[in-house]
Amino acid sequence: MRDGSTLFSVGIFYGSSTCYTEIAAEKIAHEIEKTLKNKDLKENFSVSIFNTKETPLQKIEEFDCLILGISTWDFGEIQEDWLKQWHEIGNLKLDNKIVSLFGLGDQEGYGNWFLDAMGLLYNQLNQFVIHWCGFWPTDGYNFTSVLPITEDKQLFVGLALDDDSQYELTDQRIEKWSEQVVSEWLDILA
Ligand SMILES: Cc1cc2nc3c(=O)[nH]c(=O)nc-3n(C[C@H](O)[C@H](O)[C@H](O)COP(=O)(O)O)c2cc1C
Repeated sequence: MRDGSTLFSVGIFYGSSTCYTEIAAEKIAHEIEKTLKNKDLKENFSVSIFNTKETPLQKIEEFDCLILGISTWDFGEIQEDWLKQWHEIGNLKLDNKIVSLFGLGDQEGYGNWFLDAMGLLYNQLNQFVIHWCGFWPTDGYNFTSVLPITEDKQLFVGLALDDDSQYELTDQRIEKWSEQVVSEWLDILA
């Protein structure tokens, strides 16, 4: 890390139509702060959270570490608040940002399009040089979409959450993923 007094900024940005992604974002903020506290690093990081409905996307340039949350709607479509600002993404300065994604979807109802918006966001951000963190195993999910996963199908490109079909797993997934993300940040920032 740069030195003991350096403050790293974490920005959590989400778009959410019926509050599921919003609630997940709040839980992630809580778990990230808990993990930082357990590692005695709370003073080295600031964690802020923003709804893309009311926040210009340009704001994401201000943060070292980004956690971006998006739900998928209407057979593989991007959540509406992200969609409204989608055209801005190419104009942002995001090279060298440390980015993790999380997505909300419904694998039982929309298995062919499960978490497609998270995959689309990943592809859109890959025009920049990004330090990706928070890839997540596909084990334990049942779906056929290809956009949110790596070529070998072993990993999602971010945390996969499904409050429609696997609500009972959400909290433990968030807890484990937040610990994973913090330890990946520390490796990159070392
Ligand atoms: C009409 C409708 C269409 C949906 N389409 C998809 C889809 O294509 N893929 C997917 O993974 N989930 C789909 N979902 C599930 C939502 O993504 C899921 O309920 C999510 O938790 C909503 O999050 P939000 O309230 O934060 O927007 C759909 C849900 C509804 C009601």
